[in-house]
Amino acid sequence: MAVIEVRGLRKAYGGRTVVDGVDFAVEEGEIFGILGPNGAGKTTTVECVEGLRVPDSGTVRVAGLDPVADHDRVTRLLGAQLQESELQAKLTVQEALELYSAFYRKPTDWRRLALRLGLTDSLGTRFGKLSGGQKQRLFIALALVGDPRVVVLDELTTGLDPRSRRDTWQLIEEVRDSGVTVLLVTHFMEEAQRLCDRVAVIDKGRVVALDTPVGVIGRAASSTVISFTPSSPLDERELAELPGVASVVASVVASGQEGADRRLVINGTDETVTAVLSLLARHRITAGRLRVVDATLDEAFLDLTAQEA
Ligand SMILES: Nc1ncnc2c1ncn2[C@@H]1O[C@H](COP(=O)(O)OP(=O)(O)OP(=O)(O)O)[C@@H](O)[C@H]1O
Repeated sequence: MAVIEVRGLRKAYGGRTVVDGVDFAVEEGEIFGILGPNGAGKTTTVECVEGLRVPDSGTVRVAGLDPVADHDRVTRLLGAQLQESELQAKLTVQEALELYSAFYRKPTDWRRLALRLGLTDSLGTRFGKLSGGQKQRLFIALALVGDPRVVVLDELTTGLDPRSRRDTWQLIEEVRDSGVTVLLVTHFMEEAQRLCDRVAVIDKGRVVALDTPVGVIGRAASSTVISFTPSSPLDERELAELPGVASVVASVVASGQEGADRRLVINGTDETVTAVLSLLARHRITAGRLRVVDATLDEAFLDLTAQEA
């Protein structure tokens, strides 16, 4: 069942459209990612879901409710991560948890939440003295204190070191495993690939891909990268005409005894791999240091968001 439904969402600021007909639905129990370059309209979209912005047109539903018209009920269902500047530096972790619990009619037990999120030892620490990772734990705790069905996390791991980022990913997985649906806005492809069940890639206010991370990679022009050093010269135009080829790039690498080696890098699909290998066999050329790797979500993202540039 879809717990969040966004249909034909549009929003303009001062006559400039920044969200231009966005459609997606988030199923209960998913980690759903919203990806996109800076200024793509991600935050505006999730703020419409949270009821913090009023759409110009289109519909947004959270568990069947309108986040603007039914704001109070939606606030009880939906936990949103706070921005750092919204907490006072002098507030302790315990005070913050107690304060935010008081906003809800049926808050969850904050002590259990603190234990689950590894905050018990820092209950007496002031917000201003917490490390980046501890602050993020606290933001997750505050988003969960109202016992929500859905939690919205916007750029949660920005600024964290790789260790804290991985710890935060584990926490997000635990939140989902406890039955909460997660809507995650992120710039990090690795994060989306690792955590999200499905992602919507937004570019210039429109959804350019909506699929599982693996599906998005497969949908991009090149899902496979093939590289090798041919044993004798090979016509790049012949390679460019093979099925599924998105690009062929030749570069001169370290020179051996017989002069410079040309390394060829071909972006294509699974089909391209077979075609390249048969072409090489026909010309009796061997492929030195042959590598075939799957493109990452990073490459797919660049591909998808470059198409309209
Ligand atoms: N209140 C506002 N008034 C005017 N313009 C705004 C307002 N909020 C956002 N914008 C503009 O709308 C566009 C989309 O912003 P938004 O924050 O939704 O994008 P984003 O995808 O979340 O970007 P980022 O990844 O940089 O946070 C940007 O060009 C931004 O400058």
